[in-house]
Amino acid sequence: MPDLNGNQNGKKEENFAGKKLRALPYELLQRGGDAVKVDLQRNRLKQITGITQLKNLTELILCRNEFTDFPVDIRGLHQLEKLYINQNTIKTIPENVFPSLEKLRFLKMSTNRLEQLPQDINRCQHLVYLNLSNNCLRDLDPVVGLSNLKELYVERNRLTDLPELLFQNSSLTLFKANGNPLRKPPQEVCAGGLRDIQNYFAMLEANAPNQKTVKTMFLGNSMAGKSTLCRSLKQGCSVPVDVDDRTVGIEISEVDIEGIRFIVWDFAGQEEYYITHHVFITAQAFVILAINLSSYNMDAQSFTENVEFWIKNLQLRIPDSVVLLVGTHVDQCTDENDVKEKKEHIRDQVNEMVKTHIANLERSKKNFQDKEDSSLYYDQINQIEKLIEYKLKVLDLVPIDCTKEDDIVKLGDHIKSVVLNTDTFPNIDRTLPRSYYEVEKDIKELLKNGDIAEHGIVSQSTLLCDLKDRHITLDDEKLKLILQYLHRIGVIMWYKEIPELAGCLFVEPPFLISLFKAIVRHDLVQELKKISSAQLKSENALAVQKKKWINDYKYRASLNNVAIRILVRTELQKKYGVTDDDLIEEVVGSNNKEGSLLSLLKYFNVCLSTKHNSPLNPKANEFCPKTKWVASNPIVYEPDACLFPSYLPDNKQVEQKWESDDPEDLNIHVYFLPEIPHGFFHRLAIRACSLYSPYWIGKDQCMLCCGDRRLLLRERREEDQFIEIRCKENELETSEDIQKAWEVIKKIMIRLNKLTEQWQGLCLTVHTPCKSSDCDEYFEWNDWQEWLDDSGTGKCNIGLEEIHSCPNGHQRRTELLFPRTPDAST
Ligand SMILES: Nc1nc2c(ncn2[C@@H]2O[C@H](COP(=O)(O)OP(=O)(O)OP(=O)(O)O)[C@@H](O)[C@H]2O)c(=O)[nH]1
Repeated sequence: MPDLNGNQNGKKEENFAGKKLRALPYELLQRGGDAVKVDLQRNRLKQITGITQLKNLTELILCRNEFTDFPVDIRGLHQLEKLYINQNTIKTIPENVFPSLEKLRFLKMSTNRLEQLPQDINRCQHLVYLNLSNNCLRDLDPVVGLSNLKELYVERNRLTDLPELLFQNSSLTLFKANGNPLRKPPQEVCAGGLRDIQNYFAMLEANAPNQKTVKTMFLGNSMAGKSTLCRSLKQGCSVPVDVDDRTVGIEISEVDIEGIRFIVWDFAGQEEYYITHHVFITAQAFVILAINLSSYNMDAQSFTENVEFWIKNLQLRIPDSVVLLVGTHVDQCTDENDVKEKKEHIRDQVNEMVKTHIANLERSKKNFQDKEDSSLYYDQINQIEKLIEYKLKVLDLVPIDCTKEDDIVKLGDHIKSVVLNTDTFPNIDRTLPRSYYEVEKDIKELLKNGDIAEHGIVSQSTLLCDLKDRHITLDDEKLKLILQYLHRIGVIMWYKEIPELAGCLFVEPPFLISLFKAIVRHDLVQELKKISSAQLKSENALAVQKKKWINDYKYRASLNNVAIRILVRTELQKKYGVTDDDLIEEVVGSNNKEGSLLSLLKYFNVCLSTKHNSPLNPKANEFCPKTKWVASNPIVYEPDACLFPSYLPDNKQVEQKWESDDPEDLNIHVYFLPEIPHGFFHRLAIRACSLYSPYWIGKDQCMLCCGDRRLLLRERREEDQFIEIRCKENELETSEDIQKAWEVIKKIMIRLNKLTEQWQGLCLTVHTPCKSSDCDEYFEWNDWQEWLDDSGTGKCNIGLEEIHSCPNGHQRRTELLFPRTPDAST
């Protein structure tokens, strides 16, 4: 049991967190000789003179202070086992510190400004955990030789090459290196984890070639000329694209231009498809944004629709991408002057837009810095600084006539020079073992020879057998990791993480995309109307049902599964001539089994299975933290309908069920900077609703039930954009009720946080608004991420006091504003 000073098991712990200290407090130095743990986080320390008096210290917490230099006094703490010095601004660490820390097992130095590590860090032979994420490191060599190291985090640094020796005979069990401009091994290999990295190095030949690879995406509105550009550039001459042959979904192909490999994605312009795009968009991309100049009016609306929408989305998703603007249809513009004026208009507007974006970020950063206790906001400031650093590059517009061969050739040359410019593309090289290229080539051959059917769906075991025949040196594990790599770069698709699809590969991705397009499309109502009586009969459906499907889709955004089956079956037969019943059933599903296509759409949070007319289930199991929760509707496939929330017209149903807000509801606001990404809310709603089964979704609101507790998610797109999460006040009588409600909110927040990982250009902050009516004040909640991280060492410190007052003096019980942490309740 802890005593009054919070001391556990007779060990002395000193807590000086959040006291605005600039030096170690006298009383600590006076009586601290016995202290084994000292918590000094969230202060203003720049140095810790005198710390060596705490000779018995085993754990020291110095995170969120103002250190710019590593406090070398730590050298004298020979018993130190755990050191937290994350969230400071330390640039360098001198030599001769770590050899003295012989017992150090745990070192957290993430979120600093470290450019290099001292060579002697590898003398800390007891180190088991090392976190160096969010720094500016270019080299990990000093870490080689830490033979007991189990967990190593180096995310978001500047690493290009990882030392092979780090992975040989090491004890590492966890290694995370996301967000580095990696070339050897490429990011897509690292994403697979330690075994993949080890296998990569094992396969890598001494003279393995470097290959220049650029992921190229054609974006732009419908009819802008993307497909024409894409196909013409591939063939080096003008290729006309018939209007009926427009891209629906995404086309993927590959071009080799003078040794540079372009993996090309031609996205359809219709906004409906945008919801599926997230699957394919990855970091460091080259984007060709096509703008139809002939229909471009030099006004705000035209700019917003044709340019701003796309650039804003890129800023959120891939903030380090390079965008080349290509103005098409110049032959249909009035004259050269018209083209010139439009080009200048777009350039000026883009410059303005980029400037405003940076200015907004700078303003938010200053807001945090000006706060009285700015060290509390270290995470937010750091994140904003990263966003400011990104600087999406928008290159000058190239006007062309896609029907003219000359223009196409010139554009091709221009693209080459852009890509080869190392200032614009510093990291396009990647080093791969030869077998990676060979396996990719073999798959293409298998397809070409007809060993794999034209639609490209093949079982994992068949493909592995075929590939093993060709590569006797590669075992299953190595082949699988190559296949996963090919999935990550988008050449094939293998959704290993979806249990029903783990055994199935799609080696012809456009096929899969064309299936997506059969149901996720802007003209779906027309497609439903086209369903013939023969098609209805084949599914034992009646014409009256067809009418209902159309109305349900129009007014409730729900699409009956039978209709889905008919649409997809038609697509399979029409486009690919597929008549194989087993395959069709596998893709479209049957009355009692979900097809692979629906599994995919659900996985991408595009839709959600619904039992159409199911009422609120009063018997829904209550969700209790830390106990196994069983869904009240057992998870069986219910062959009824799918809800596509992005097509929902209003919030009527949700509003009816929720009734009204009460100021005393538990209520938090998650702010999105610079804005809530397009489609984010519905994807979050789908994720939340798959957790809690009775739910209602609307245009920008969603209500779900957990036991008899009602929760509301609401998107607010006012000047500041945020998502509100509320829990009804009248369902919160006891502290236990309140705590349980926080646990449900936590589950949703974990999903929200995970979803934001797909948007690198986002910064989130969380507030709890003051509950008194007419009060605009709010409580900032800066350690919400630590609350979400169960394994984290940080606690939700905010809940330590019983009562909180807003700056206007309105008081509330803390548990109604923030969750109480276990610490706070002891
Ligand atoms: N005259 C002229 N026609 C063009 C030009 N560029 C494209 N087109 C035509 O415009 C039409 C639309 O072009 P696409 O390449 O299909 O446009 P897209 O952007 O791929 O359109 P979606 O598939 O709807 O996204 C086609 O008929 C093209 O032949 C151009 O520069 N001049």
